[in-house]
Amino acid sequence: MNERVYFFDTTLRDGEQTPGVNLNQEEKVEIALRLEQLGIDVIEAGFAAASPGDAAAVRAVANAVTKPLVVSLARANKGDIDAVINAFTGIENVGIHIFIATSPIHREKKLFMSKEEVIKKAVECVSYAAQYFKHVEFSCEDATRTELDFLREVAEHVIEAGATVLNFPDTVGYTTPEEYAQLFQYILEHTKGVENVRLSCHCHDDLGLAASNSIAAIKAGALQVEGCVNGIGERAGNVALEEVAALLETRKDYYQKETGINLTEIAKTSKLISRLTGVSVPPNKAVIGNNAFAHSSGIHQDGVIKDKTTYEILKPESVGFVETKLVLGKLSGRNALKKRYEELGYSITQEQLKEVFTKFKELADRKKEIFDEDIIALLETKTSEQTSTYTFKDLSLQVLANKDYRAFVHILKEDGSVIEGIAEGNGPIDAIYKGIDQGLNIKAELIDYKIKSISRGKDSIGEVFVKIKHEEALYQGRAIHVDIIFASASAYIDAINRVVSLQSSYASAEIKN
Ligand SMILES: CC(=O)SCCNC(=O)CCNC(=O)[C@H](O)C(C)(C)COP(=O)(O)OP(=O)(O)OC[C@H]1O[C@@H](n2cnc3c(N)ncnc32)[C@H](O)[C@@H]1OP(=O)(O)O
Ligand SMILES: CC(C)C(=O)C(=O)O
Repeated sequence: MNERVYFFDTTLRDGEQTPGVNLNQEEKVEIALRLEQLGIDVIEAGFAAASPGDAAAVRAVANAVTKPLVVSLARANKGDIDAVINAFTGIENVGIHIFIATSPIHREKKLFMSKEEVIKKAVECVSYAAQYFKHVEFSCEDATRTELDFLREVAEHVIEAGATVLNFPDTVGYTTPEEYAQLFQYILEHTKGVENVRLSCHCHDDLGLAASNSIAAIKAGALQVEGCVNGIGERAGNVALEEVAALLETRKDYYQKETGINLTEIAKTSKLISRLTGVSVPPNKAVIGNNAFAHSSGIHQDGVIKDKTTYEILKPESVGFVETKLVLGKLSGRNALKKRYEELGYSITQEQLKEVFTKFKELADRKKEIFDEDIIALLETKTSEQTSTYTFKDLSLQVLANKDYRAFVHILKEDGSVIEGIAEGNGPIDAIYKGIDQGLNIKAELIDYKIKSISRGKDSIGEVFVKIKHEEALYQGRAIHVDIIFASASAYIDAINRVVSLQSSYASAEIKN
């Protein structure tokens, strides 16, 4: 039978210590209710002595949830403990979390207390709190910079005084996985009465080791893990609880632990906390980042299309995400492009795919992200260009002294020759269109010109529609490109191609007649 690891969430206390975060009572209750859905065992709702508002919020959270135990933090002094007793008066399923620093640095430089004084204070406070609460957690703040034998001594005293959970926080994110595991092994092997308490780990991420340290503690015998959803918290934050939960589930083969966490609630919980705290989740964040289940390179996309397990160790839906994302971009391959077309309802042949893929790569070189609208436009443009007599090649523009423009336009003819048109106009588009007329020796009147962006972002594709009049008949043209000048010239040439194609069909009809 696998051992059960308890999840202690301190998003509402240590998470609120994130610079700039301030949660009001309603927000705390909303988060707590979501943490309950997530399957959190213990919710640290705040620090009752910090302010009357926090005391009221701690009480409101305890009244709102039914399953999790709710605790409030307190320093090792009677005033802080009384604030917790008052906040929880008349409420069941609540507890207290008392802490005092044990490390020489904190004893000497912050508390100005000797080892004996620290122990005396800890014992007095735990005994007092144990008269009011069945659940008394005691934390040795800065445990990882504390002498091991002093930690053991403190532990034995507070166990005797009535503590039910003993926490050894890595308050400043200083420890390493090996060292943290040794701390727990030492306490488990040498502390009198340790079998009567639950050992807990609490890690900060100052050196990026919060998850590794927490999991090392669990492997060494800690049965409770403390942290915050999204890894928020003081300085570099606390361990992200969703990472520990996903790790214990994904590697159950190795860790052999059970948890009460409903993994499918993770995405919802993370989003709510991000919204209410205003702390956004980095896209590359493990488990919950927007890119956690997004694949952007051709070889990975091909593997995922064939079988998701090639590049996914976690199913996105198992942590509440909707689906795996294949992000199309310059590193994508044909298989991913074809799959996206199929998902969008287009069935394309290998031949079509080959042609559109070249255009896709050209576009991807110019654009950061390719959206569905872009690839649909690529496919549709391909079809219209198949009948082209003329194709826009390139152009250059000069601004003249009188602010008019001069355009040099190069047009590719079906037979491979290049035609140059030069003209001046009172704006870039006017000059380009006159240059095209001049080069192709055609007289057309621009009746309408519309431009719109097809997808999102500054590098979005522009789509240009033109309507021209030639010998009393109207023709329309359309083109897309990330460069709107390019799209404008191509759309005009598209309309002229329709003039030419109509003229040549008249000519062949006349020959037949
Ligand atoms: C590792 C952690 O995350 S611990 C939790 C940190 N969270 C917070 O501090 C948020 C809430 N804090 C607050 O609102 C305020 O700091 C209060 C209300 C608790 C205390 O405010 P003040 O009385 O003005 O004290 P202040 O914050 O300036 O200094 C802290 C005092 O507590 C003492 N202290 C610190 N930790 C403890 C402890 N565990 N047990 C007893 N005393 C402690 C300090 O030595 C200092 O005492 P001093 O005033 O005699 O020098
Ligand atoms: C109060 C304790 C548990 C704490 O937050 C820390 O040491 O980081």
